[in-house]
Amino acid sequence: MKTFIYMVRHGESPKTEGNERTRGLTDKGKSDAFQITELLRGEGIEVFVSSPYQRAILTIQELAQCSGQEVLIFEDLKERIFSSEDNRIPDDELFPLLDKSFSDPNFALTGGESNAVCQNRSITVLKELLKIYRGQKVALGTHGAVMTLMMEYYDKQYDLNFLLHTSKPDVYRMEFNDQELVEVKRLWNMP
Ligand SMILES: O=C(O)[C@H](O)COP(=O)(O)O
Repeated sequence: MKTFIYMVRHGESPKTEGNERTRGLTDKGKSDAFQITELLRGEGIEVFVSSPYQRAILTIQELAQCSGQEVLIFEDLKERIFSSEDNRIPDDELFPLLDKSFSDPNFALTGGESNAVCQNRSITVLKELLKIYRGQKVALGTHGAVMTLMMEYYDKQYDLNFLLHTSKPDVYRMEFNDQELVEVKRLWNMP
């Protein structure tokens, strides 16, 4: 039986306001969320789940409201913790860290988690979602690294190079036959 997971990476978020958990969307990010709603409202999505981080929730909230649904929060869908849970790692430190992490899945900075740990906790949730919502369409509010790691679990082509070519926002529709990934289609094709 076919189950569809729509990976929705959040829209633009202010990098200086609030912490990892609380920072929301910029004006552009709000417009990104509106475009996500327009793109996906006709898909027949019935279930809306998200990372607990505000920027991910806010990107799919309006879409969920259009279907009269709440966004269900899963702590283990949060973004990979790079250095410490509440602080954003600066962009110039992020690339070397990602590079090292994708070469060595067990590498972690003090206070952070490794790719392997992040993949394991997020995949546990995804497998459960595929069981509970078998045969349904699920939108999942997410982030670049944790999304890539969930996708990489099923198909090694979703690697660091893939992550570096994603956008904010972005949308990938993953088609599953029970627990097996059958196809991935990128639905976001705006610049
Ligand atoms: O999706 C992501 O890459 C993370 O949530 C980080 O987003 P940011 O660029 O807003 O820090």
